[in-house]
Amino acid sequence: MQTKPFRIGTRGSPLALAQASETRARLMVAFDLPEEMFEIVVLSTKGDRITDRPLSEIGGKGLFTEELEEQLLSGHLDFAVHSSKDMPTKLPDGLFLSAFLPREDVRDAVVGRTAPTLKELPQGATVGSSSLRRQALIRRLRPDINVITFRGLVDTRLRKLAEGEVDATLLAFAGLKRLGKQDVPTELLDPSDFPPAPAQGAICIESRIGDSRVNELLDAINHRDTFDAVSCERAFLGALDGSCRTPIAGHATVDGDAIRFSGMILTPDGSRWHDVEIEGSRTDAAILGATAGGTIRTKAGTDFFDSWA
Ligand SMILES: NCc1[nH]cc(CCC(=O)O)c1CC(=O)O
Repeated sequence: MQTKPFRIGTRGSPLALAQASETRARLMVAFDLPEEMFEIVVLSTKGDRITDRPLSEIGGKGLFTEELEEQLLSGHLDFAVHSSKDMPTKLPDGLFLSAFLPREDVRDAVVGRTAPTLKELPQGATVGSSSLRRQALIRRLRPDINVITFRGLVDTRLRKLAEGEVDATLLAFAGLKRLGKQDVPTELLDPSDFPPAPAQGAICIESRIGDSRVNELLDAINHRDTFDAVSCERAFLGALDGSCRTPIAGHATVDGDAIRFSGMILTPDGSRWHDVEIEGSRTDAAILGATAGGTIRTKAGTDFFDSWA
């Protein structure tokens, strides 16, 4: 083992820092290494700097990753820790997702001020969310709800809620848990009627292809169930690429040698949707996800994607 510390790249948000620390802690335990062997290097990304517009408007892909990936490719970082949900389906040449940590709870959480649950919110209530998927899923269940764009750090969103700007907001339960805010939600949404985003709740680690010193280290903390489930979900997303303004949900679960996937695409107003379910061997995780993507594309037809683009 080298004596120079490994350089771990991360964004500077409290959630990103928590994820980088968790990764470092797992490596320290796995290899019985002191904290000094891992240097956490904080970088600011475009997604961090532009906070007043929905991500889908700024351009979507790579907003939270570009700066980290440049530093990986130039050798200034050894690996980078990300929320898998924020990762583009195509990575730059030379980089790959080498490991996933055990997945957190995948569910979306409601933080309600004027009522605890989506169902009980008053007629015409205002809900803050800038995720296209959450907006569409809310409207699908409650067409009367007024959804407004709501971005920024978790604390900023909770402050806006407390100040009365909205009746409720939706956040990933995983993020809240990692920030020690597991008691904040007033409702946890069932994935069967409020399916999560592909890769929600999973931390991934990105590194250089062929960097065996680093990749052997990361392989020791890779969680295979999460790796396969997220690979399936990302392949589904990849098969639907080119329609990044489409609300997309997808969730895979691993059970022994089997993997089960459900996916959904919706119109932004939540008035129409298509879903798909597929099951198979987990060795085919990515193939199954891509197949599900093809199936749902065919089901929906091109006019579904064209109807609001
Ligand atoms: N782009 C924001 C983002 N990326 C990952 C998470 C939550 C943690 C996760 O899903 O792993 C969040 C915040 C949210 O959706 O509430």
